[in-house]
Order: sequence, then C-alpha cells, then structure tokens
Amino acid sequence: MKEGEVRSSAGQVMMEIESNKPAGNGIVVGGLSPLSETLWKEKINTEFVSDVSARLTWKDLTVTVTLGNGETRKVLEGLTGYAEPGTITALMGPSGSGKSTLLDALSSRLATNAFLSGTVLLNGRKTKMSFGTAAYVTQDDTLIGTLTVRETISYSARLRLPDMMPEEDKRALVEGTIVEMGLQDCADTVIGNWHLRGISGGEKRRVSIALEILMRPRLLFLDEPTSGLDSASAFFVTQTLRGLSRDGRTVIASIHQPSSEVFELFDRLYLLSGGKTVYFGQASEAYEFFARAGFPCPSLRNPSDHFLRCMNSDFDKVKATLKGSMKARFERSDDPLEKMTTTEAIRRLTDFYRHSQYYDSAREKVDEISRVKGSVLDSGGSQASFVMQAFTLTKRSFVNMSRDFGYYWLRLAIYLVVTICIGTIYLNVGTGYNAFLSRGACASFVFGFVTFMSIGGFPSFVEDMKVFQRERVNGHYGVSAFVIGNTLSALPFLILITFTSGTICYFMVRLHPGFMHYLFFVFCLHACVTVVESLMMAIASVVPNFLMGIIVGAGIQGIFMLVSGFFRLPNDIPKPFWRYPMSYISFHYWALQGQYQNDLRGLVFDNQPPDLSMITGEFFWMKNMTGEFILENVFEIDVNRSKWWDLSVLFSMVVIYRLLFFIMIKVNEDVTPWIRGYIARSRRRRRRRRLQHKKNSNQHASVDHVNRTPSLRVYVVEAETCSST
Ligand SMILES: Nc1ncnc2c1ncn2[C@@H]1O[C@H](COP(=O)(O)OP(=O)(O)OP(=O)(O)O)[C@@H](O)[C@H]1O
Repeated sequence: MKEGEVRSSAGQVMMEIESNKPAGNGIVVGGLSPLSETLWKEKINTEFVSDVSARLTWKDLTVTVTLGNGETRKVLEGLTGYAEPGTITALMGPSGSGKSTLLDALSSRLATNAFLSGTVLLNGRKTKMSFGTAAYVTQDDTLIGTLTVRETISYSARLRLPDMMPEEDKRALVEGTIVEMGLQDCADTVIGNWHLRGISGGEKRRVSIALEILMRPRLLFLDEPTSGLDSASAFFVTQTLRGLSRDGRTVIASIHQPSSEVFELFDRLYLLSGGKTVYFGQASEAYEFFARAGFPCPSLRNPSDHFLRCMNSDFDKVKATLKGSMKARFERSDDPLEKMTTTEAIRRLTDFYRHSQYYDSAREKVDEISRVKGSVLDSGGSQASFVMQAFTLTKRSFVNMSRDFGYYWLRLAIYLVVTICIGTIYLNVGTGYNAFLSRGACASFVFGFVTFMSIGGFPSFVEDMKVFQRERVNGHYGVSAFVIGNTLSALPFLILITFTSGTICYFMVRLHPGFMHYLFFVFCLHACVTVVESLMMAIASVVPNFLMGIIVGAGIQGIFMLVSGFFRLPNDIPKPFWRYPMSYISFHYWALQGQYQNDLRGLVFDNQPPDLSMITGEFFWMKNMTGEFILENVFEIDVNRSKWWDLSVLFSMVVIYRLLFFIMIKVNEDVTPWIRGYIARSRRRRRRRRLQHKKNSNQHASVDHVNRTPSLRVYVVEAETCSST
C-alpha cells in the first residue's frame, strides 16, 4: 500500500491502524499512520510529509496565581520534564497538587489570573497551543445528548475535515475512529440526556476522546480521562490511549488513582505534590525510586496507591483525628510513613529527587530535545470551509432540537395550552363598550407573558453553549458559524410555535378581521419570541449558570414589560431613563404599539354600556367611538406612524439581538479574559508595591532603631571618662 493513499472503507481503515501498530516495545517515534499522513499532508501542503511528531519540554516551569485579595500563590514550582512521541505520560498526585494546572500550562490554557514563568517548548520552539494545535480532552463530557455516537463523530468530522475530502473517506475515518475507540457496540445508541437513556460513563469518555483524535492530533492532553469509571472501563480507556501513543502521538494525561493494571500501561510518570516534583522518570522505575528514598512499597500494596499515600498531606489531618487503639495501631506499624508526618515525607522525597540522577537526566534530556528545532505544529483547527461548518452546525442543531423534547416541543405544548386559555377567556371579544380594554389586555398578555415563556428553553441553551465552548476552544469552528447555525436551525421551530399559537389566539379571540391583520399579529409574535430567544442565548453565553441566567433573563424582560405602554401609558412614563431610552429599547413597546393599531384601527366601539344606552337613548352626544379615537386618547399612540414601521423595528431588533449574541460570545472570549488578566496583574503590582513599601519602611525603622540604640563605643568612652574623673 502506498503511503498517503486514502482508504475508502471502514475495514481498510481498521487494517491500516492495526498494521501500523509496531512490534516489540511498540513505539514508533515520529511515525504516522497513512491516514494521519493524509490529514497532515493537507495541512502542511507538501508532497512529502516531514516529521510531524510532537516533542514537548518544560523547564523551570512556575505558575503563580493572583487571588481575589491580591495575594499571590505558587501553584507549580520549578517543574522540569518532557514528553516524547510514542509515549504516554501520566501526571499523578493528590487532589490540589497541580495536575490540571500543569496540563493547562503546557497547553496554553491557563486561567487569566495565573502567570507562567520558565520555558515550554514544542519541537524546540515556543508555541501558543490554542485553537487546535493540540487536542485537549477535558474532565467533563460535554456532548449533545440526543445524537448517537456515530452521528456525534460524523458531525464532528464534517465540521473539521477538508471539504474536498471524498464523502466515503470521511465516513471511513469516522468508522475507523469508532473501531479505534472500541465504540462499535454502542455506535447507534444515543449519548443520553435527562429524558433519553444513553451510553455509559466510560463510553461517553471514549466518545470525548474519539472526537479529539479524529483529526489525528500529534499531541493529546487529557484531564483525568478515567475519573468516575469502574476499573474495567478505566483500563480500556488507558489501553486505548496507549494504543494512540503507539501511533507516534504524544499523550499526556492526569490520572487520579489508577489501579495497578492501569499504572503498568504508562511509559513515564510525573508525580506532583503541592506543586513540586516528587518524581519524574520511567513509570517502571518509580517503585525503585521510592525504595531508595526510604519509602519502599509494602508487598501487598498497589504501587500507585503507595506513591499517593506518601505524597498526600491530608493523611496528617486524618492521623491527627484518630484516637485510642486506631492511633496505637498506626504507631506500632513498621511502615516508615507512620513514624513521620506526610509533610516530612514529601519534603524528603522532593529533596531526594532534586539530588538524584533522575532529576539530572531529565534536565539533560530536556536540553537535548530543546536543541532540535522540529516542525512547527500548527494545525490551525478545522480544515472545513465556513459554509460547510455553518451548514453542518445548522443540520446538527436542527436534529438536536427536533429530538430534544425540552428544547421546543414542550414549549409548543405549553404555548398551545396557554393560547387556548387566552382564547377561551377573551372568546369573541367583540366591539362592546369596554372591549377595547380587553383587546389591549389580551395583546399585552400575548406579547408580554407568552413571549416571556421562551426563557423555558434556557437549560437547552446552556447545554448548547457548553458544547460550543468545548468545540471552540479546541478549534473546531468559529463564532459566526455557530451563531448562523443556531439561528437557522431554530427558525422552523419558532415559526411553528408562533404561527400555531398565534393562529389559535387570533381566531378564538376574533381580533380585527382580515388576512393582513392576522399576518401582522403572527409576525409580531414571531419577532418577539425570536428576540427573547436571542436575548436568552446572549445571556447564556456570559452567564452559564442555569438559575442565574433565568433570573437575569426574567429581570430584563420584566423591566421591558413595565415600559411597554400598558402598565403605564406612554406619555405618563417618567421621561428620563424609563421613557428615553428604556421604552424604545423594549421590544414589548414596539409590539404593543403595532398590535394596538393593527387591532383597533378601523373598528367602531360602543360608547356606553348596554344598560346606560337604554336610559340615555338617542340623546347621548356621541353614540360610538372609533378605534382611532381610542388609540389616540386612551392608549396614547401616535396614529400617524404606520404599524408596519413598528414591525420593521421589531425585525431589526431580531437582527440586533442576534448580533448582540455574537458580540457577547466574542466579548466573553476575548475581552473578559483580558480584563480579568488586567485586574489580576494590577492587583499583583499593587501588592508588590505594598510589600516593597513595607520592606523599605522596615529598613528605615531598623536604621532609626540602630541610630537610636546607645552606642557601645560612646558608652565605654563615657564610662572611662567617669572613672577617670
Ligand atoms: N486560577 C487559579 N486561581 C486560584 N487558584 C488556583 C487556580 N488554578 C489552580 N489553583 C489552585 O491550585 C491548586 C492546584 O489546582 P489543580 O486544579 O491544578 O489541582 P489538581 O491536582 O488538578 O486537583 P484535582 O485532582 O482535585 O483536580 C488548587 O489548590 C487550586 O485551588
């Protein structure tokens, strides 16, 4: 088989993966499967694929975080290590030891209040690994619950693979990845959500990994890929990761408490405690390291449990709380660990490591790897065109919306029930004496409360945003493609909801007769619901917390409703702020202004209650009231403005709010981290200045103190003078 040849069936892809698995120790340094070559050849656009393996080194890496009160804290301290292609490196340590921070530092994903010093080199070069250079599998599996495993991977492939790649090759790659991750048995099962029973936790983990290895990344970071899995699933996942590394990839994973079988699969081990290196070297040599450091692993203990036992200072707290016989049992034990505190053991281990040959050889190796300037690995994320991304996202989102009962179907049901309620309450509202009040109230309820119910979709928006954020940070697609996809996919559902409920309401209440009047009413309802939808999406992009988002959304809509001109007439709304600009920003205001005109203009209402007309008879000065009269004198509406103008303002709001959604995502992505970083940096500077100031004043104080201290020389001279006199 020629190198770089594209395979066209799942079976062939599988064979290719298998055939590429090397014999012996199984390490192909810098090797690529033909499939990977195809992808990477596209990227670097050369005839012959150069060595695209990833050699990662980090030297004297320190991460300091700035806390809220301006204090700084070293989370990682002087770490040195490396990761080579064809190997899997495990980061281990007790909770809070800095494993995730190390992964974040290596993959350029540190929080904005964290500052890195030292060097991190990829193939001997400084690289900012953002948006797709390296794949990163996070701890939680943010997947779309309504899609099957195969669909999830297929959509992801379409979002990222080049448009020019034949469809059958894309399919082959998807099938190959499914086989590679051992997902064949559940390929057609849905991922699962609150109402759909789906795949197991271990399978979800494997799907998350499958999505990231789809583009054959050369460098793969995984944050606790086995957490929450039973031992068999954890073994399977780690075995798969080991298999991936044997394809010439560099795999770095943080692991919490591996079983002995899982532990044996690691090539290198990085042990961390309190942000310091306890050990870095071959995983198989860690056992000997601990024995030489004075902490041999007891014969019946799992080595990784033993290492973590030696490094977890929480055991000191546990021991301090033990009483009586339990305590005595610990003290009688032969284990050297029981004769000292864990803090002391950690200090000994870190000191021992610093002066060991492991440390020296790690530094030598880091220098050696860093000297070689390899390929610049910049995959640049997705290779699909913008149109393909927008199309795939629209399709995926549409499928999700149609399958997720909570997204629109539940809302449609509630809308129908509520509009039937409105219809029966305002049934045949007519043109009696106070019918215009009922019409006003009905419109206000429809455009106020009925649109308000759109916030019910917020949980689904939050889920969408989580998936978007994971995919975005891994470089799968851009913000514009996402906003377009979301907008287009929601459109048919919003049309369905607003047209069905609007139609029921319109004909039951018998609003102003006429097709154009009906059309205006449903268009108005549609625009309002779409605006609320965009508003809630914009909120979900900055407030990912479900409860907070609903509160914020409800608050904003409540304020808009207040200034809509129903609860207080437009001319009576206090001018500063509430009238200008709030009522003009409120979409309820435009909807009501338009609908009042749409409904009342051209109608004629009785001027007096039926009982009164019998008394006053023909003598009353005006028998009927026109809709125009009511619009001007009761609802204080500018009748010279066309209702279509109100509708066009509403539709421009739809566009503006969608743009707002786009801007909010961008702000959240670019501006917020910058502001947070700026605040953290200025807090750090202020604290440094304060400390410097304190130090200076202490120095002054000590100089003054020395100056004020009686001089011994003066004392001796004075004493001598006294004695001589
Ligand atoms: N951006 C940050 N701001 C403040 N503190 C931080 C930040 N990042 C990490 N820390 C602190 O650094 C320490 C290490 O955190 P990290 O998440 O890296 O630990 P971990 O070993 O991955 O823990 P776990 O196994 O529980 O996930 C913790 O005490 C954490 O609170």
